[in-house]
Amino acid sequence: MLSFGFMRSTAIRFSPFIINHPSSPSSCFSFSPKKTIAFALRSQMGSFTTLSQSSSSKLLFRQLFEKESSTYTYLLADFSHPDKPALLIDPVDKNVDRDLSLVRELGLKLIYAMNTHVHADHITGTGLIKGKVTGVKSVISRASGSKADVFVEPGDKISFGNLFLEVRATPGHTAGCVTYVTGDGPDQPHPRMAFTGDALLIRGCGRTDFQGGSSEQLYNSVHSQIFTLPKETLLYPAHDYKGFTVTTVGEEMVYNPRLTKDEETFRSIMQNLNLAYPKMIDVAVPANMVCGLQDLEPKTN
Ligand SMILES: N[C@@H](CCC(=O)N[C@@H](CSS)C(=O)NCC(=O)O)C(=O)O
Repeated sequence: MLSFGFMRSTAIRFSPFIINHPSSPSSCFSFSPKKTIAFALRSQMGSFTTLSQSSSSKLLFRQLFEKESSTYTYLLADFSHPDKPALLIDPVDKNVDRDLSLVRELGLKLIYAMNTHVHADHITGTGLIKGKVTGVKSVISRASGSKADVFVEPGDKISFGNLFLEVRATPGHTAGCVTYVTGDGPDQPHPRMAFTGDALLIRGCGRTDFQGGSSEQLYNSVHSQIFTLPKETLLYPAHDYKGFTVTTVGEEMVYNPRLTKDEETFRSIMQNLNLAYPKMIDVAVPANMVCGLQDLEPKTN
């Protein structure tokens, strides 16, 4: 098991917060605070977030959207730590400037730019971010076969301040897909939050028809690594095509139209999706195998 600068504090507990996404007002939800001081922040991309903080709060969380590929990027930071260490999950090249200006505006110190997998529909922003912010490390699973500064494996912990993410292998959409789950413990966010990449989408799942995909793997990894999390765990996918923003383990175990079926039915559903290949696949996959820095790679001929 690998742990990156892992530290724990038992004195500080996660606080409740309220998120309101502009594309889906109905997705506004809250965690009942014990003792809250509410304040509001308006970010420059037009999304409005209200954050209620208690004296024990620490996680800053933002869900950011890239509309061409319907990709979600997630910003997480330990806001109680003096350095405000932060990480981005699944940044998109086109929105790197937006995301970094938010990081700057909030006074965060970005330490990791991470991917859940090698994306086929857009180019990752991790390479661009590394070129713009000194000291940021790119992170991806070792099983992805992609280049990065840090390769994670199942069971690894990625620390940012006193918070951490746990790595779970969720292959099937691609062989190297992982889900990043907030830590388990009294000083970690409650409910837990899982960033599922394309393994589990809201009322759906990632396709399994290219890049080493396998419906058998997807079915088994979601059931063993995501559906075993507490039912209230919040699930945040890398994409949504219908305007949804978040779901829970309990909700998907009941309402997911694919993953609630038996394995044979699931396989048949996946074989008959008949989705067109992502428009950018031929550009995106080679670029993402080198962290989105394809133009800087030395040419071999
Ligand atoms: N039309 C889009 C690609 C849409 C697509 O294939 N999405 C993937 C995730 S991105 S590789 C997927 O797994 N979809 C599952 C589903 O059920 O929609 C494009 O051209 O980029």
